Amino acid sequence: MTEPFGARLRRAMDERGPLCVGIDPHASLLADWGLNDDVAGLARFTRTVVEALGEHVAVFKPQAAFFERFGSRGLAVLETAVVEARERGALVLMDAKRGDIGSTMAAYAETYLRPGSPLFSDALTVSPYLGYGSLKPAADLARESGAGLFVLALTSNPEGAEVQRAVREDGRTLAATMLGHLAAENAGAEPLGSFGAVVGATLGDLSSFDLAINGPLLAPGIGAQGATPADLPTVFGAAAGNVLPSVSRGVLKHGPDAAGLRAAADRFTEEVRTALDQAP
Ligand SMILES: O=C(O)c1cc(=O)[nH]c(=O)n1[C@@H]1O[C@H](COP(=O)(O)O)[C@@H](O)[C@H]1O
Repeated sequence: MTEPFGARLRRAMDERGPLCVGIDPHASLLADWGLNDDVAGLARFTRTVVEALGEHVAVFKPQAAFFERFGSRGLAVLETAVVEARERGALVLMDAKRGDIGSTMAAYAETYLRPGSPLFSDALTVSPYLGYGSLKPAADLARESGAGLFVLALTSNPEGAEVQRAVREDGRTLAATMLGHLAAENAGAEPLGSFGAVVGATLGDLSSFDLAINGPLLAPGIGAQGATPADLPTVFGAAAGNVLPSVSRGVLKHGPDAAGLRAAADRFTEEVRTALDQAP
C-alpha cells in the first residue's frame, strides 16, 4: 500500500522546503518567454518548469485550465508533465477544482486519483460547495490510493467570502463547517493527514477560524495576488507549521532561464522558512 499523501508531503516539505510552485501557463507568460500561444509553446513552457524545478521543489501544482484550453493535445502535455514531475521526485497536486454530485464526482476521482489513470496525481483540489458529502467518492478513492485532497475552504479571491463566510442556522460559517469535516477526516493521522484545506494567504487575520485540521493548508495568493511570506504568521497563527504556500506567476515570471526559476523558488522558500520560524 502506498504511503499516505500526508506523510509523503511532510517528508517532501522537510527535505525540499515548504513550497508549492504552480504551473500556470498563461498566454501572457508564454509571450514573455518568447513562446507562441500554441501547443508547442505550452509544451516547451511546461517542460522547462518541470526540468528546472522537478528535483528542487516539494510540490508542483499544474492548473488544468491552462492545458484544457488547448483540447486533447493540451491534455497530452499535462499527462507528460505529471509523469515527468513525479519521476523527478516532486509531488503533483492537480489543480482542477472538481466538485459535482457524488455519481459524477466518482468519475472525476477515477480520472485523477486512480493509480494507472493517465492523469493520476498525488493530490487534487476539489470544491465542497455542492455539499461536503458529495466529495465522498473522491475521499474514499484518495484513501485507497494513498492520494490527497485539497478542499476549498477560504479562497484567496475577495468574491469567495459571500459563499464561504455565509452563516448557517447553527451559527457556523460554511468555511468553518468544511474545516470541521477535514479535521474529522484527519483525526489520528500521523505525521500529517492527507485531507488538506485551501486557505488564501491574502485573507489577513483568520484567528476566528479553527485551522487545526491536522492536515496541510495550501496557501495560494503569494506573489501576483499581493500576499507575501511575511503575511503567513498573521493568517495562520499556530497552524503555520502545516502551511504549504503556493506561488505561480511570482516564480514563473523569472523564466525561461532555469537558474532564474530556481533562484526565485529558493528565495520564496527562504522567505517562507524565515516567516514561519516567527509564527507562534
Ligand atoms: O486552489 C488553488 O490553487 C487556488 C485557490 C485559491 O483560493 N486561490 C488561488 O489563486 N488558487 C490557484 O492558485 C494559483 C495562483 O496563481 P498566482 O496568483 O499566479 O500565484 C492559480 O492557479 C489559482 O487557480
